[in-house]
Amino acid sequence: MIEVNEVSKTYGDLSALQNVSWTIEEGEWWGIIGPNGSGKSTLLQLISGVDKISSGELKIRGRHVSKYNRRELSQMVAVLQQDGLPAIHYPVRDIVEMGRFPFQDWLGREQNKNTTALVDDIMNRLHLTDLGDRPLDELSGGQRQRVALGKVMAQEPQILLLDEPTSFLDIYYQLQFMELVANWRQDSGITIVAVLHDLNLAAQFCDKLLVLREGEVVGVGTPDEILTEDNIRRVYEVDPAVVKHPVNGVPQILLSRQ
Ligand SMILES: Nc1ncnc2c1ncn2[C@@H]1O[C@H](COP(=O)(O)OP(=O)(O)OP(=O)(O)O)[C@@H](O)[C@H]1O
Repeated sequence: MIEVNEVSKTYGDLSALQNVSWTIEEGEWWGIIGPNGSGKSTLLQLISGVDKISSGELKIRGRHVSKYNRRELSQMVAVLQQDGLPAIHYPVRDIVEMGRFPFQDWLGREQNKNTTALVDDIMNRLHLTDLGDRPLDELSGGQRQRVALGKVMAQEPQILLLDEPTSFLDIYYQLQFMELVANWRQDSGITIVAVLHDLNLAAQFCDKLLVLREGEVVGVGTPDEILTEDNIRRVYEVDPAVVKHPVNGVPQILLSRQ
């Protein structure tokens, strides 16, 4: 579904990504991990079409990303960042409805779609119904990130790009957010690429991980294959213990003081 072939990205003299090759199949949930500055967000921006590749090829569904216009891309790809929405004084339900913009004509009309039912369903799934009339700037960070998720769900994309979506959330809301995304994926078959700093969350939710270091791919595989003590030591320069989660067996990282 997404083919990244020998892609490089430079900003002036700075090389942010070098010869990255990667294939994402329909319906997969990938995590991109790696240290600060390794090129994770850059790679996500190239896939979303926000930024342009310097060399190589990047295709979605067989077509170069640069050949899609903005409307076509936003009907297919949705992006959610760590602080998904600015704290504006606007009702929650209206913000979720804004997710339909890519499908509306210039009068805000949409053909062949019961938008009200779609938005009702999303509000219900994300436990937002009771908050519908509340202005966004009066909500907590965790509630705001749920509204941001609602807006991208209303967009009904085929590809969801998440850039550290849980960074500002406490552990309750981190888990809640990831479970809501997982449920959405189960129902819709959406393809997900998530930049995650939390390796334990990545191990719990992602099918596969891509590891970047200094703009290069240094690992591709399942969480079991990637999250080993040796790999983490090599990429992050820390000395962790990796244990199996007692309930589901996925690798979990315990940090030790140096
Ligand atoms: N718009 C830009 N202009 C110039 N340099 C940039 C730009 N965006 C990113 N970079 C540089 O590219 C490199 C990769 O940055 P990027 O944000 O992709 O890393 P990252 O892995 O997402 O980092 P972090 O984990 O800290 O968010 C960094 O050296 C960064 O300074």
